[in-house]
Order: sequence, then C-alpha cells, then structure tokens
Amino acid sequence: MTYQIKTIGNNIDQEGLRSFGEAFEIDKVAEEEAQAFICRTQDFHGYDWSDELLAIGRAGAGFNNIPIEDCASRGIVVFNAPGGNANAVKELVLAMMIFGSRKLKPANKWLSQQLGSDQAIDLAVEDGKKAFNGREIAGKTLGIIGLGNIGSRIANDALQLGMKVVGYDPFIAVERAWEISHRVKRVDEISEIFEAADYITIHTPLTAETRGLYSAENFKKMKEGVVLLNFARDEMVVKEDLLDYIEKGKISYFATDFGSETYYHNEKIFVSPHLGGSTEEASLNCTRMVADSISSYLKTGEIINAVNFPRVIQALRTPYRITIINKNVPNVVASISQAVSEEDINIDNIINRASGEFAYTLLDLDEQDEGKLKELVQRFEAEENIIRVRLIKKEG
Ligand SMILES: NC(=O)C1=CN([C@@H]2O[C@H](COP(=O)(O)OP(=O)(O)OC[C@H]3O[C@@H](n4cnc5c(N)ncnc54)[C@H](O)[C@@H]3O)[C@@H](O)[C@H]2O)C=CC1
Ligand SMILES: O=C(O)CCC(=O)C(=O)O
Repeated sequence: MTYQIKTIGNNIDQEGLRSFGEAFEIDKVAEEEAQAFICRTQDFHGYDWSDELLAIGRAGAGFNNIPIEDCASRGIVVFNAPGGNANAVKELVLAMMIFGSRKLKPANKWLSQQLGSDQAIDLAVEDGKKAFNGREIAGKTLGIIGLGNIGSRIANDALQLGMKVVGYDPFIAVERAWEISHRVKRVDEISEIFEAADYITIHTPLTAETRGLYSAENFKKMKEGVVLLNFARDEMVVKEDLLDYIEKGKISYFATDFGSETYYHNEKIFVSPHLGGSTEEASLNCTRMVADSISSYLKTGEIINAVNFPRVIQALRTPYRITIINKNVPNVVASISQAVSEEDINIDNIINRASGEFAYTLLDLDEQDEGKLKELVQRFEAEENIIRVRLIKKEG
C-alpha cells in the first residue's frame, strides 16, 4: 500500500520528510487525493475537506490555524509536534529580553545615522551613547505565563542567567512540573505575575481564555516600566491598549513575533516575522515528529501526539485491524462487538478511548478472510454514530 502525503505551504523541511520511508509518496497528487497533509501556519478554517484525508500533521506546536473539532467530526486526526521547536523559541525569547534591556534597536538606528570617518563616528559615540544606557536582566523578576515546553525551558535558563522566576500555569503537565526547578515560584493567580514581574513572557496557546487577555485591564496591574514579550500568538494582545501603555511609559519595551504596521517605527517595540520556531533544527524536529506520527497512524492506526483524539497505542499482532472513529455516545462499543460476533469473527484485542465528543477504537481480529472483514467494515460504516472506518492489513 502506498500513501499519498501533500505538503501545504513551502516551508516544510525536506530532510524531515525522509522519515516517511518507502510506503509514502510526497507531493505526487493533488490536495483532494492525499491521505495526509503536512503544514505549518496555513489557515485551514473554512477549508473544504476531501473524504480521502485521514490526517494532518502540524509541523509545530500551536494548532489554532486548524479547526480541530471540525476535523474530528469528519474523522481527520490532527497531529502536532510538542516541544519540537521549544528550544528555538526559548533562545529567541532570551535574546529578545537582553536585546530590549540594552536598547539595541534605538542605539543601532542612532548609530546608523552617524556618518563620516571612523574617527568622527568614535567622537559622536563617546558623546551620544549615554542615551542608550541599558539595564541587566540578572536580579530582575521574570514572569512566565504558560509553563509548557517553551515556558519551562525559559524558566530554568532564566534562573541560570541570575533572574528570579515566577510562573503561572493552572493546567501544567506532570512531566513539565517535574522538569521545572524548585526555585521557580509557581503562583495560582495570573495577577500575581502582573504585580511581581519586571519582565513578562507569554507561552500559552491561543484559546477563548487567552484571546485579548493582554489589554488595558491587565496592563494597569503591571509594574511601571515592565518589559512584555509575546512569542505565542498575536491575537492575545490588544494592540491599541498596548500602544497606549507604551506611550504612557508603563510598558517600557515590547518584543513580539507578530508584525503590525503600527509597531514598525516605534523604538520601544521590536517585531520579528514569526521566527520563533524558524531554525534548521526546529524545522527538522517538527517535520520528523509529525511524519513519524502520521506514518504510524496510517500504517497501524496508532495515535501519538494528536490534538483532537486521545493517545492510543497497541502493537498490531493480528493479520488485520479495524480502526473506528465514532461519536462518544453510549452503546457504540456494544454495537461494534455485536456486529463482530454476528459475522462469527473472534476479537483478539479491543481498545477504545474517548476524548470529548469523539472516541477511537482499535479492533484486532483473529480473521484472515479479507472478504468477510470488508463486509464487517460496511456494517460499521452504515452505523449512525460511526464516522470513519479503516481496515488495516499488518505489514510483512
Ligand atoms: N513564535 C513561534 O514561532 C512559536 C509560537 N508558539 C506558540 O507558543 C504556544 C506555547 O507553545 P509550547 O510551550 O510548545 O506549548 P505547550 O502546549 O507545551 O505549553 C502550553 C502551556 O500553556 C498552558 N496553558 C494553557 N492555557 C493557559 C492559560 N490560560 N493560562 C496559563 N497557562 C495556560 C498549558 O497548560 C501548557 O503547559 C503555542 O501554543 C504557540 O501558540 C509555539 C512555538 C513556536
Ligand atoms: O511553523 C512555524 O514557523 C510557526 C511556529 C509556531 O508558531 C508554532 O509552532 O506554534
């Protein structure tokens, strides 16, 4: 069996795609014929999904560009690459904190206006540089909102740079909590970050709760002269309020990864063109991670690192496996078992996991007769609450 993969957008790491191996063809068919997409920030809201599409791999962390519930309701599993670009974002954020503290943007602009001989420039520098006296980050308090893959790395490294660190994350994963130094003070209220921090960096996903969260109401609570960094998502910051609080001097510097014309000529704002995850290493990691997830999903039905379905791992030992995506309503598993028994097939193993409105079942069957199995698949497909059924033949 050959699977068709389509890359969407031109930013997909070619080396990472090699992880797919021989059973996969890349970019050989049109989008509507592909079984899986690999994408980065392409916006899929309102996209007209084809029935062929089984999976999407988001070669990155944030997946707000993909309507994951809509995908789930059509039986499309969406994978991301948790942590694949976290080090890249961490390095950029640490650099931006120092860059802002040393006033390098206005200093560089001023210097590039000093013309003449090197000696004349030296003289101008001697006099002019006092306008760019900066401050050090050591000894200051860094507030981190979101202690996930990125936030937890920044927390530990900022401690090494001599900062005090305060973190807020009501949903922190157990693994991250173990990784974070005990010297990071975890707080229960976001307002404690606003009140304590000299630097605030945002590392949460874009959700209904975080959209527009950084507005006048919260800027008011921050310390005078706070430095704010947003390398998470643009929509979390209310631009007019931010510009107002920059103007007032309450926010002394804002670094962001998301462009806006209103930012470009402001000396207290530094904007990068969504470069947080754009390193060779991160692009490779993320593409490999989603290629591996999609590859095992298409070949075995196992789900690893999906954002709209639960994790389901079970070695495939029987000659055939049926995978079922269904609505998470009562009696679906009972009706699956009944149909199998009516076809006189023996179940070797069954695993069913639900998450929210949808569930996923792996059904390993002690049966070699492909015709009989196809009949069973047709029975499942006719069930009202079943969304997608696949018959997978064990390789080798
Ligand atoms: N600028 C860029 O190129 C990149 C931006 N990102 C953005 O950064 C975000 C975070 O990335 P990762 O750390 O890799 O994700 P992650 O999923 O590992 O961590 C996110 C953390 O935010 C926490 N969280 C969720 N809602 C929260 C809330 N309301 N308040 C406080 N904490 C909350 C979660 O519990 C989790 O620990 C992504 O969702 C994405 O939007 C990620 C990678 C690259
Ligand atoms: O793919 C990219 O460059 C965007 C990275 C990003 O924003 C993410 O991983 O959430």
